[in-house]
Amino acid sequence: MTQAWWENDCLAINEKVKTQAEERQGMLTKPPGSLGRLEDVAITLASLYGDEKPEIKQPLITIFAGDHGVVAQGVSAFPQAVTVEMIRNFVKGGAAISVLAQVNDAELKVVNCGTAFEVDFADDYEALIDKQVGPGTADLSLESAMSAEQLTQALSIGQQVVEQGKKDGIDLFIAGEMGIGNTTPAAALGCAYTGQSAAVMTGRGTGIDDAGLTHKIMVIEKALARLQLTELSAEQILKELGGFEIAAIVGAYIRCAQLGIPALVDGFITTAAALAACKMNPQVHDWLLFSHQSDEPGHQFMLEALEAKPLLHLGLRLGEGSGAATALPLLRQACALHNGMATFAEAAISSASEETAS
Ligand SMILES: Cc1cc2ncn([C@H]3O[C@H](COP(=O)(O)O)[C@@H](O)[C@H]3O)c2cc1C
Ligand SMILES: O=C(O)c1cccnc1
Repeated sequence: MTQAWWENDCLAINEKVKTQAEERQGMLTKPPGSLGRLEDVAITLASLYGDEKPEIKQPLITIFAGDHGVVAQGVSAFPQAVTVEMIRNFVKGGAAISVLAQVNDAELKVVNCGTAFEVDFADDYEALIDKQVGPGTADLSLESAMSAEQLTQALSIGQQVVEQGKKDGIDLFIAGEMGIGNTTPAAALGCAYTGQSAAVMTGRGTGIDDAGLTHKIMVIEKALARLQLTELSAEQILKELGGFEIAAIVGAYIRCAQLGIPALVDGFITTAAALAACKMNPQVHDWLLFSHQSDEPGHQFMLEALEAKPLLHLGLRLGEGSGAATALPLLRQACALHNGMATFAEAAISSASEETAS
């Protein structure tokens, strides 16, 4: 059997440049380690770019949108129509991520991966890409969320977006998502990939009440109970419990790692996609940076499973790529410090004395 594209090797990180970047951090005019995580970020980016002086010049933010059959179970505080309504808001500039993309000088694209209501493309927005796989997934609490063909199609949406990005010269990829109900498939995937219970992994999403939360946990338990998880591959789990936009993000993360583009992961839903991507191709992990910890309580368990230490913890629980976009200036500042600070020798500053330096 031939290997699927997502199983192909990812680019190796540049260990030589990593060592050089570590050495440079030790020479800059500051006590060693005093810039904390910013030092790690610069070293990581240097090793990924293979460039001792890393820089983020052309970030791309892509929102993947999709609808979910499971909303029929009453798992969201908002109606399904909001998915398509928000697509319009993204391209018109009114959404949180639209503002964050602009203030961070990042390109924003929106991809419709499969929505239940018609997206009006009459305005011919350049940023809007139509890749409708179907009018939303099937209800994952009752049956497979998607067919094997739909999974392949959805994965290839992300693959194609990243390949186009590579041609355009992007050097950082941020995936955002929009899909009413998508904290339910994300939590279900989180359970399946980490082994945590639905009670631990499930949160309020857009703001359901206590009764809604109890019901949402039950819906996810029902979805998990219809599967023999130990007998399923990572991609079969994604097909059973995922969403079109989630699978597209999985495809995007994998292709980023294969093409050597770092991806900055956002919140709960994109981290579920990151988990799937790492299960389907473990080499992807090196290319993922984690921006923030969402207030959706299950997020920390997904992050732990990925051994990820996110940069920020701001109480965000929006998605759309908003947490990743908020962390982008930190990445840029980490690079600027790494590249622009003087070394002890350049600034003629005495370094730590032999006796006291540890
Ligand atoms: C106006 C609005 C904008 C959003 N932007 C992101 N989400 C977020 O909320 C949804 C997931 O939560 P749940 O599973 O509870 O439906 C996703 O669309 C996610 O991106 C939004 C939700 C709403 C209502
Ligand atoms: O963290 C997220 O991505 C998130 C949390 C709640 C609702 N939508 C998205």
